[in-house]
Amino acid sequence: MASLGATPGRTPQRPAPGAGSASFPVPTPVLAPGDAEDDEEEPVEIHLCVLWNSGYLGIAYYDTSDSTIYFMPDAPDHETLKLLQRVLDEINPRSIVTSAKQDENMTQFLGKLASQEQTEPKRPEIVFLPSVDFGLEISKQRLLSGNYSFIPDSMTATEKILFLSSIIPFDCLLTVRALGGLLKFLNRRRIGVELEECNVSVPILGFKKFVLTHLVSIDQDTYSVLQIFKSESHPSVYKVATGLKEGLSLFGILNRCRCKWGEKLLRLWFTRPTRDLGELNSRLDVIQFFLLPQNLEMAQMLHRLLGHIKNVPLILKRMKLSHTKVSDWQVLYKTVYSALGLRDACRSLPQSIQLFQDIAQEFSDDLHHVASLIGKVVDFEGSLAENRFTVLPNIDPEIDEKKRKLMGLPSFLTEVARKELETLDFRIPSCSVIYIPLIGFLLSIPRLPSMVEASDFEIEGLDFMFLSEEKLHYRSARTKELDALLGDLHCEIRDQETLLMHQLQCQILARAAVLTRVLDLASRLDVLLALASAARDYGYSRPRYSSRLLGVQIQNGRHPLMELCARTFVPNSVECAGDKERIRVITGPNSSGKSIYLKQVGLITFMALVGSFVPAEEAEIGAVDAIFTRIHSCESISLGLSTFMIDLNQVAKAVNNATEKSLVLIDEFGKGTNTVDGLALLAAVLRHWLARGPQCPQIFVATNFLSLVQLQLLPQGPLIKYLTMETCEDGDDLVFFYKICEGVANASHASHTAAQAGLPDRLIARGKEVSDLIRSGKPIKPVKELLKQTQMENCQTLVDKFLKLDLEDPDLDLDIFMSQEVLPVATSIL
Ligand SMILES: Nc1ncnc2c1ncn2[C@@H]1O[C@H](COP(=O)(O)OP(=O)(O)OP(=O)(O)O)[C@@H](O)[C@H]1O
Repeated sequence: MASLGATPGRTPQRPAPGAGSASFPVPTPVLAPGDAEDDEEEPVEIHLCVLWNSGYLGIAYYDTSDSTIYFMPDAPDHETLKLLQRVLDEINPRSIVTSAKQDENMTQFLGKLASQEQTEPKRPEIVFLPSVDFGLEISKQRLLSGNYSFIPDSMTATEKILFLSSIIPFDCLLTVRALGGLLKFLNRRRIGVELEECNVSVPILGFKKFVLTHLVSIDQDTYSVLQIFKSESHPSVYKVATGLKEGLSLFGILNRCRCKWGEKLLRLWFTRPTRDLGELNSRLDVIQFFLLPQNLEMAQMLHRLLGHIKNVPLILKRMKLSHTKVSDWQVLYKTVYSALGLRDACRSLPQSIQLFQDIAQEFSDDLHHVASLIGKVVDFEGSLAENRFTVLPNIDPEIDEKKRKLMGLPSFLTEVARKELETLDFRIPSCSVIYIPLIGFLLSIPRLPSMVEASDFEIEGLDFMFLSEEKLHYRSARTKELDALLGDLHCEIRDQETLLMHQLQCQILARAAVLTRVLDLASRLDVLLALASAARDYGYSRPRYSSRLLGVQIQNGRHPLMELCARTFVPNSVECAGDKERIRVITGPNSSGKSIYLKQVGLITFMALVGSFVPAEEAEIGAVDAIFTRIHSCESISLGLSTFMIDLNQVAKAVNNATEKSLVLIDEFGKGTNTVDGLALLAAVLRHWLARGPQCPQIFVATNFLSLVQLQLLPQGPLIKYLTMETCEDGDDLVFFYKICEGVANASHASHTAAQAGLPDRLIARGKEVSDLIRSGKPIKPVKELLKQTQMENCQTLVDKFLKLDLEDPDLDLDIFMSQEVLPVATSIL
């Protein structure tokens, strides 16, 4: 119960603790220490609306995490709807909304999607709306008449149309219709405002375009086997070494972002590797700039500032719904000031770098305005103390006057209480006058031991109100006078301050556009600083791109994850020979480094296509349009498919889709079935690609099927190159150099690996024996048969012993005979 008051006793008459002191702390314009936690995890939901017509796709989706609508301008997508599938894989929507009147292709696609995902707990809900909801004119109207907080109220209707046309491509008819359908769905379902009053509309803080052109196609299997992402629940292999919280993944080691939105953007870049060379080079320019030793301090300073850029969309959404919390004001204030710090810093950096120029120019004076508004109006200390929005003095004279009255209240109330005590029964030792918001002023008297029944609480001249914590509360003539004189001061102040808060919110919401832009550019800077920091620590270098080169060329490349785990990592190169040597067949003993080599080629290529520096001395990346892999992963097992089926699915994807610009990494294909069949399949797949001549993708195949070479299953020619991992035999030991070189392995040295894995010598010897017999074409005697033979021999020995036994012999000791002669042989038989 909030109250303020004073308790004068009979003797001595001195004010109770707190009496006379102000209940409102002295207002100061300083920011309260400590950064309130703003990034509460709200469940993120994505609702997507899609239309497909005559080979074109219109997509729009709403992301509840930033209350933003994203749209993709009409894009070509063939009947297979690959582009749509890609979007779905990436954003994982909660619902997919489309027109009830749909093209057959789309109906089939959605039907397949629904049946495929039966077991998935997060299966998207497919919602069909009447086709009229997607009408072009009605959609335009819906878009133009929306209530968007980022459009200032001062804009006229015409200005609003012009403004929206600059953001939304009204000439993309499918996109406009998808946007219209999406708005209809959001308002019908009241997404995010389910519990609000009906007049509160779904908050929309912006419209943003996304494009999926120039994208490099990478499927989920590849993300998994290359360990690009790893779910957090996995045990962290080298948390100890680097203090990273993420598991062993590429994302984990590169994600040094300071703000949540930076991390989100990095994740997005990872899911959208691109061939847009302009974009890639602009990312690399920033990284390169921060890698210069003289810019290290600047990088660190910017990174520190970025740590204060918080979840602005969430705050703006709360403002829109009038749910702002005290911490939101602090967080917004710090974010805006940090953004201004970023702007000032970027103004001192070379403006030839686009990002610095954008930050310097686009972090406009609106930010100053927002910062000074908050700084001048919000009383942070007072707000924290009261846990509600309070304003600083000199903002509203009426509020100031009321607060002054409230501040003087304790000493005044002490005086009133003293007067009340004089008129009360002498047995009452003390009393106080307290103030309870909404109830008013009350006389509070301690309960006497004699006051047992409710009737004992009655005191003449006072109206009994309630008993609380052994104190009786009454209304007296004086407290009624106080009510009339001072009114419900506290509530009035609260109401007036809330009104001011709404005004302040409206002014800030009108500048939402600049705040959203801050988030966009700050997260971009954050990601690039994170990539620069990783590049500095791990010694990465800038890749080059070439649209003429087919494939990739890497000088002394490293596996970015393995190099952190291995004591010494041996770098390896990839030579690119244009339209020759399109297929590299890598053989080598088990554990000699074939898979690592394959994966490092994939990872270096991927990193370059994300716009990161790469773990190599030099790397030149050609026009890569896709990365396909067939590499075994534990995750695949969870799909419930047999290993061989997974193998086939992945290879089929590559065979059906890879172009001459694709990179295909195949490790141990065919192992999941009978050796001969597996070998034949592998040879058939490679022959298929060879037949395409110069159209053959750039393929790296690691295999233990030495017969592929020994039996000459592949034709000779310039398209094939054989590589192997360098080793040398040192007595019984096999030494691995992990160095790739031209040639073919002569043996798998499986026994060596088996010994390293700790298999008993007996088993290894038998393995070798069988393997030699197979190679020499001799029959293999089963171990059981061998055993039988010795057993028979032992039985014969026993029988002989018994036959020779002379029972008449006086020296015969049967105990000794049994224990020393019979038992050892009998045991070996059993
Ligand atoms: N370049 C390298 N530098 C240092 N160590 C390496 C290198 N490449 C591989 N290794 C080490 O060798 C181990 C085995 O590597 P990898 O799995 O690539 O062998 P592999 O030839 O594919 O084996 P298998 O044929 O049995 O699948 C790795 O776990 C790593 O410890």
